[in-house]
Order: sequence, then C-alpha cells, then structure tokens
Amino acid sequence: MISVHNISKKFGKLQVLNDFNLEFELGNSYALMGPNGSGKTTLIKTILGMVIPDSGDITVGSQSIKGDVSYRKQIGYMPQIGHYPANIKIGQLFSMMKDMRPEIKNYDLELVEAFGLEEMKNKAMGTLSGGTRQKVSAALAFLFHPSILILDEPTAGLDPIAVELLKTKIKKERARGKLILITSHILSDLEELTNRAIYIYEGEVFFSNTIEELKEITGECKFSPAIAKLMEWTLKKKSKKTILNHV
Ligand SMILES: Nc1ncnc2c1ncn2[C@@H]1O[C@H](COP(=O)(O)OP(=O)(O)OP(=O)(O)O)[C@@H](O)[C@H]1O
Repeated sequence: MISVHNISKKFGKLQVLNDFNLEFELGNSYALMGPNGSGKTTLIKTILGMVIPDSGDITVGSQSIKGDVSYRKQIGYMPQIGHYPANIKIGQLFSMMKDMRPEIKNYDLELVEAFGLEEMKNKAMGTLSGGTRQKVSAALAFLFHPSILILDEPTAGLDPIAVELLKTKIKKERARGKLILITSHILSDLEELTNRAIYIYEGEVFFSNTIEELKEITGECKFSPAIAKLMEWTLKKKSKKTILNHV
C-alpha cells in the first residue's frame, strides 16, 4: 500500500534518512521506533508530502506522491503537536474540515463522541489544554474513514481514560483491515497496538519485520526486552564505528 523506495533526506549536514526502503501493507499495524531525533517524524512527514526528500520516491497505492496530492485523502494523520488557529472554535474546525471533503457524507464520529468534543464545540482551540487539543487531533485523523492512519505519538499527553478510548479505537480500525503506522516511546502501547516493528537508528533502517521475528532474533520472549536488546546492538554498532574512526 505504501512503498518507500531509496528515500534520503539531509537537513544541512545531518543525514536524517539514508536510503530508506520500506513496505507498509493494509491490515498491518507498524511500530515506528528509534531514539529521539532518529528521523521518525521526518519519515512520516515525507510520506505525507510535508518534507521533500533529496532522492527516492514513495508510492501510496499505485500513485507516486510526487505532484498529485490526492493520495493524501487516503491518510488520516495525527501529528505529534497539532497547530490550529487560536481563535477557531472546535465546532468550526470540524465544519471547515468537512467542507474540504464535500464528497464524504458519512463521518466517523466515534472519537468525537467518546471524547465529548460535541459538548465543547464552542471552545476556542487557543484556550484548550494540551490533552484536549490531542483529542481533537485524534478525532480529526479518524473523521473521514481513511484506509491509512499515521499516528505520531498518539497517546502522549492524554489522560488514562482517553488513552484507553483511543487504543480501543485504533484496535477496532486495525481489525477492519486498515494500515496503521504509530510512533511512540511507550513500548507497552506499541506492543498492544502493533504486529510489526521498524527500528531506525542514525539515518538507517536497523530492523523491519514482525514482532515475532524481533523476539526470535533477540532471543527475548517479551517485547520490551527485545527492543532493549535492539537498542544495545545499535549502541555497540555505534561504539565500533567510533573505535574504527580513531584507528
Ligand atoms: N525542518 C528541519 N530543519 C532542520 N532540521 C530538522 C528539521 N526537521 C527535523 N530536523 C532534525 O532532524 C532530526 C530528526 O528529527 P525527527 O523529528 O524526525 O526525529 P524523531 O525520531 O521524530 O524524534 P523524537 O523521538 O524526538 O520525536 C533531528 O535532529 C531534528 O532536529
């Protein structure tokens, strides 16, 4: 469904993505992991066309993302931090989004209802708490029944009740055969929500396979120690590089 072919991206001298090749299929849920600053958000923004890669191509369905942006209609995106005009009210924001997709008559309002956003429709976005703003971002991501959901740290800043509501919704959509891509540093959430793991480190894809395979190659039967071992391996790789650089 999404094919990432030989994508590279530098910011100044920093090589953030170095020749990335990844395949994302419908019906799978992907945990995108890596240390802070390893390029997770950059990869997501490249898929969304918000960051232009230096080389390579991405296809969504059979459509290249270069040029025609209509592929984005298939994607629901929940950003790490949602930026909205301060004066716009929650209700107005949803109306505006609906006006942008007049062809869609049937909305997914499950999260709007679960989070009680209808009752807050007259509150201005600029007055909302961080968590409420996250609830709005989550509800917008699901609004048009997209077949692909890209969720950048979706549970960060949400209270425990909202976290459970959102996780239930993500699992429901996964069961419906959607493609879900999640970044998070909360391993228990990733273990619960995903079946495939991608670990990126220093601009490269260090691991991309099923969580079962991850457990097998690390010799760990639980997700969290398996990730810890992957991280150890990346650090060893780093120290080996450092030693070689000093020779
Ligand atoms: N527009 C930009 N201009 C310059 N540097 C950038 C830009 N966007 C990202 N970077 C840099 O690229 C690197 C990767 O950032 P990115 O946000 O993709 O990391 P991340 O893996 O999502 O991190 P985190 O886990 O902290 O959210 C960082 O060093 C960041 O400072």
